[in-house]
Amino acid sequence: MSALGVHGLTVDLGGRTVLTDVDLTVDKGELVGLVGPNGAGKTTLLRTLMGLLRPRAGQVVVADGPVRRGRAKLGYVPQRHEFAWDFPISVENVVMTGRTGMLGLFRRPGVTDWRAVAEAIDRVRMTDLRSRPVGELSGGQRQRVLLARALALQPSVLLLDEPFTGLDMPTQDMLSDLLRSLAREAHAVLTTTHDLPGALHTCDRLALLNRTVIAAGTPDQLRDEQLWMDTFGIGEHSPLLKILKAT
Ligand SMILES: Nc1ncnc2c1ncn2[C@@H]1O[C@H](COP(=O)(O)OP(=O)(O)OP(=O)(O)O)[C@@H](O)[C@H]1O
Repeated sequence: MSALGVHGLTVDLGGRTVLTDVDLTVDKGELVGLVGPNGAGKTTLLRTLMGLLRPRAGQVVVADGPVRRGRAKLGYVPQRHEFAWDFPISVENVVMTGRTGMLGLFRRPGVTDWRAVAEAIDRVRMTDLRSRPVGELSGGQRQRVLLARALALQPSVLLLDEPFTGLDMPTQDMLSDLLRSLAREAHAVLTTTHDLPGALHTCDRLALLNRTVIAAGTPDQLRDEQLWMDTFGIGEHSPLLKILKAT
């Protein structure tokens, strides 16, 4: 049983078909990288999984049930620039907003909520900074706050949109380690990324997306250069293929 299954998903935006017949699964314990060129539909796919966009056709299945029943099991980490960092709010209050959707309008956070928030902050190693206003944090620290915000919901599936963008190498490595260990702790993790060497090195499987899934498999199963040429629309002399050979 897959933790997340996408079957025949087709999505239209602004009168154009952006995703066609997308099939993808992510199993419990797996870290899957979603890679493709700009405009391939990676963010659209994540937003559709989260129910922010309605597909024209297809199905999303979470833990063997329809997504509308399983959405509470999905934790979403948006791109960093989508968050209002200049709002005067502390790390732990931002992480609590990951749970406020569950609380309802009139219930104040209780002991269980604050415990889940503290565990999530601890999991991303931000406990020392929990009272710090988020506007004072570095890019890597902000990325960890957004991850903790998703973890506060105690999801079984984590969806991350370009978490590595703009991070230096040591911070990227730290985040890769964190995502790998979250997968090993029984989460199913799907992350978009433009960092191909990082994805080849870190992910259990990759899905090559360009409006549809062109191929999916372990990095070793995706050695065929033609798959990458088709996905990225590149020629045989592209530096991207050199990266692939060198990895
Ligand atoms: N609100 C919208 N209305 C119409 N078209 C949209 C909308 N949002 C995105 N698109 C189009 O959908 C396509 C897929 O966009 P999407 O942002 O999902 O790609 P992406 O793979 O995440 O790209 P990137 O790597 O640049 O972030 C693009 O052609 C984009 O122009």
